[in-house]
Amino acid sequence: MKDLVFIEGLKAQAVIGVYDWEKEIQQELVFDLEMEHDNRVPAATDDLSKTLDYEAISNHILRFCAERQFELIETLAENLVDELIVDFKLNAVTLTLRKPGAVPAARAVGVKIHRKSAIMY
Ligand SMILES: Nc1nc2c(c(=O)[nH]1)N=C([C@H](O)[C@@H](O)CO)CN2
Repeated sequence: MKDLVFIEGLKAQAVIGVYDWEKEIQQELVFDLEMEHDNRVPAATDDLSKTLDYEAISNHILRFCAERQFELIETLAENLVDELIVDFKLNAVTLTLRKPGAVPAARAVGVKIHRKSAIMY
């Protein structure tokens, strides 16, 4: 099994949705990310610069949601993952994105994507 760095339950506010009323409000999105990384290298050096900094990545996601606007959560997920792969040199990432308020009768709705970088870092 490959090592991971993960982020679970990251809550962000975003203007997101297909309907006109959704373009006027902020809604909550919840992000879970699993990012492949060989954790032996940072463990051997005790060096933050050798790992995937989950704090920096979380802040990047919060900023992305504050600055960008989409209709579908699929579009947000794809654009965000494209950016994270380049900016943080991710080899592979699985993103689960939930929109908790969207279907009150459901425990959760959302999308899950797994993407690999064209370049292996
Ligand atoms: N697969 C998706 N289905 C739906 C989405 C979406 O982004 N992806 N969005 C909506 C509406 O914006 C909804 O969330 C409003 O409550 C409906 N279905």
